[in-house]
Amino acid sequence: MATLIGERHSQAIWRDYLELTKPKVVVLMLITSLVGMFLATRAGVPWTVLIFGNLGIALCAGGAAAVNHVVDRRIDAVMARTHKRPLAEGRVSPAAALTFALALAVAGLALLLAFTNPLAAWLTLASLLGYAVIYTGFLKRATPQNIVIGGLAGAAPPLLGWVAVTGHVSAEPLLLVLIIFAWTPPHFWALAIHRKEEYAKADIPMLPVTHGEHYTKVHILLYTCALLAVSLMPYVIHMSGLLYLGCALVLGARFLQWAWVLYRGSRPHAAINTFKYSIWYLFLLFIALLVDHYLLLNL
Ligand code: HEM
Ligand SMILES: CC(C)=CCC/C(C)=C/CC/C(C)=C/COP(=O)(O)OP(=O)(O)O
Repeated sequence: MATLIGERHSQAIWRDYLELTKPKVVVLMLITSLVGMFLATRAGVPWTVLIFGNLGIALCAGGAAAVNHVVDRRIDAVMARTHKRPLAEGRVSPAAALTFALALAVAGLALLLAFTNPLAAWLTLASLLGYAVIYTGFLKRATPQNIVIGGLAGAAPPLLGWVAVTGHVSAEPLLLVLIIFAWTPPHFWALAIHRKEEYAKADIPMLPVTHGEHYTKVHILLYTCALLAVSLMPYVIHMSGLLYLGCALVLGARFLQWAWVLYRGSRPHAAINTFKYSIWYLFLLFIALLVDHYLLLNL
């Protein structure tokens, strides 16, 4: 009986630490870094870079997410969406979470230095600090443009993957970063409209709180148009072929339709549905990039 209770307890602790790393967000980031790696080369990606490079990026992203839980623990406790988080409820102490974050970041950087190259490691460190320190520590409470500027850190993984393989920055991965950069505002502001009251209660200056829902919906629409245009660029610069172009058009048209529905206020739950669609959009767009890449190679 005592061992059974002990096992449940250790499972609960394990789950709390996993939650600190925002695992679902990191998995989608890993898909984008994997695509960055595969698109970087016509030959195969060395398996050490594939495994340890992505593991390194994931550990650093998870470490940054754990710092976010520490810094935001008081506002997380105020919002319904986040009040059950391990630090908000006091199940994990700030000191333990920071130690965990530091261990993840050090392990991640060590893997990147050992199995990829210094540039990949330093760019990953810059993304980590961009999210954990610049966005979480300053921008989030300072300006409604917080997620636009902070979005750069979350958009970095395709570049990190590319650089892990090649050792240098080039135009193609920057285009992939630009796609995620343009995607972040519709992704987040749709959720922020849905959760507007909570952000107001926590005194966080998210765009729907500071400038109202109408203004935010107009900006979601504008960024979605920009996203659709930017998402066609891989075809324009001959980085991707017709399969990708077709997918980008179909996926982008659907995103634009959701943004329009949200703007018009013609359907209930449009904000949360736009948010959910944004995640499917990014996932499918990057899968399309990958499939297209291998089709082009085999033609
Ligand atoms: C500064 C940029 C970003 C902001 C402010 C942001 C914000 C958020 C927020 C607040 C949630 C939580 C929704 C919830 O708990 O119900 C969320 C969920 C999510 N985000 Fe983002 N996000 C950003 C960038 C990204 C990036 C770059 C990716 C992946 C490439 C991503 C992928 C996801 C995924 C997969 C979820 C769903 C997680 C779940 O269901 O637990 N986000 N985002
Ligand atoms: C090394 C590397 C690639 C770093 C990127 C790190 C990373 C996990 C970025 C995630 C972006 C994100 C989920 C922002 C939401 O934070 P929030 O505090 O506004 O949302 P919350 O209220 O759900 O915590």
